[in-house]
Amino acid sequence: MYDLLIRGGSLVREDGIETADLGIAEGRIVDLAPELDGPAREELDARGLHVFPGAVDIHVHFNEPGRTEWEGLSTGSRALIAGGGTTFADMPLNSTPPVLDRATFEAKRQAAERGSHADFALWGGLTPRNMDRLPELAGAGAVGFKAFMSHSGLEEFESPDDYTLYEGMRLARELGLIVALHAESNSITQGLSARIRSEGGRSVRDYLRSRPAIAEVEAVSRALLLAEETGARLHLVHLSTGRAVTLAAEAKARGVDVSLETCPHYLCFTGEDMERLGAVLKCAPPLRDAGEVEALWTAIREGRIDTIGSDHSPSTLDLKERADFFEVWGGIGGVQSTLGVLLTEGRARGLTLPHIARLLARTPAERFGLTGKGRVEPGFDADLVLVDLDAEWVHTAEDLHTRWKYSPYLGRTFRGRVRRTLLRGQTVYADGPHSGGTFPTPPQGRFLRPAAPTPQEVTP
Ligand SMILES: NC(=O)N[C@H]1NC(=O)NC1=O
Ligand SMILES: [Zn+2]
Ligand SMILES: [Zn+2]
Repeated sequence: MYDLLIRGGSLVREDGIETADLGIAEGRIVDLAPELDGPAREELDARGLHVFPGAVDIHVHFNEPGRTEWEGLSTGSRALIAGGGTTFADMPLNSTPPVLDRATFEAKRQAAERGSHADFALWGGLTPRNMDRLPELAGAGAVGFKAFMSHSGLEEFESPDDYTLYEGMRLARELGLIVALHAESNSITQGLSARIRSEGGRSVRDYLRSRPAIAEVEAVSRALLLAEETGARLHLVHLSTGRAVTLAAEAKARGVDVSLETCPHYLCFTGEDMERLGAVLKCAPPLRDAGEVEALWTAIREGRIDTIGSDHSPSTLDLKERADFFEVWGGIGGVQSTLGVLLTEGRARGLTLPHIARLLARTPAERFGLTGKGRVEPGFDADLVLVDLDAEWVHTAEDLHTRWKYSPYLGRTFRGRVRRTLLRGQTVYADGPHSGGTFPTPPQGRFLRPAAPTPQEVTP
């Protein structure tokens, strides 16, 4: 007896698309075959729809507790699910207090167990203040340690200097956990910002000049050296330049344990768009030119980029409405759009559906030890997204489930629409005119503790 039988969907599997039935029991996929007999408590007709593994967004800022007015675990996870995600990993900032020890970790875990509609893992922070707390964060179940090589934008989350980063990586290696880095040079970005501001620079163009590509390239090369030296597992978040990707891919080829992430906004928008649209597109590293956008797409197509995270990091409107662009909060509202961007822009550039599923689900799940997530296969959690690939739609504010109804993707035409999202076999989102009301109460999200890396992932 299955709890659920999903009939006739086009399953997005590693080797291609296969039309088959899925038998689900106790939250897991237990059978997959061209035709299953049942019986089942419930059946779902998925003919004409593609069945993707639920996306695993390893990079979000839902900001709870402490800055729930910017976003929250409930609103953020609803948006994730409406966009085809089923698991996220929340960054240790901009929630406040930031997650720097066991107590702050447990506080966020409790908030997420109450409020999250998706399964979740949690990052701990690596700052000069909490080096002695990394072991207890690992014990509490942190998915890894996040550090900023440039100013984080928040006083309470300080960036480590090279010494702290070196020691932090050595410790993370001992603990078996990944270090995720925001890689921009503090000294280059701070130095340029100070000079440009002293000359009266306040515009979008001035902001872009204050964070040039070399700031990323230099920090990435330093991070790779430190990872190579310490043997730490490294995850480079939000890479924005082809040069940084090349450096990291070369390091990986010679054995450095590094994974590469980029974000949808670096694949959709340029610095000129930032000048045109303003605050809704402010982010760090900043948007680049059209050449960099295509360099990132090429790197994705050629398999040099491992994962795509949203880096969803919105704020209240007043922090977005500043005349001085340097004072505008930097962070994009994009958690709901990642799959849509890949299905639209990625497919237009020749990405296959299995490749999209790998970037958004399988690879992040495997890299971060989220066992049972990320694949449409027997034995895996029934975290599934039913997509109508032919549906064309224009994104409006009414579609958004985020706390603030702004997004740089509003007005854009997407191809491929999420019709239904299942978390461990339960429908947690259904598309429709009243889709705002379909989220289950209480929220179903569960905490995920990372599994230890498999032997072949452990560097000697
Ligand atoms: N603190 C925070 O969320 N910062 C993020 N925002 C952004 O644009 N880049 C980031 O690193
Ligand atoms: Zn960052
Ligand atoms: Zn971030």
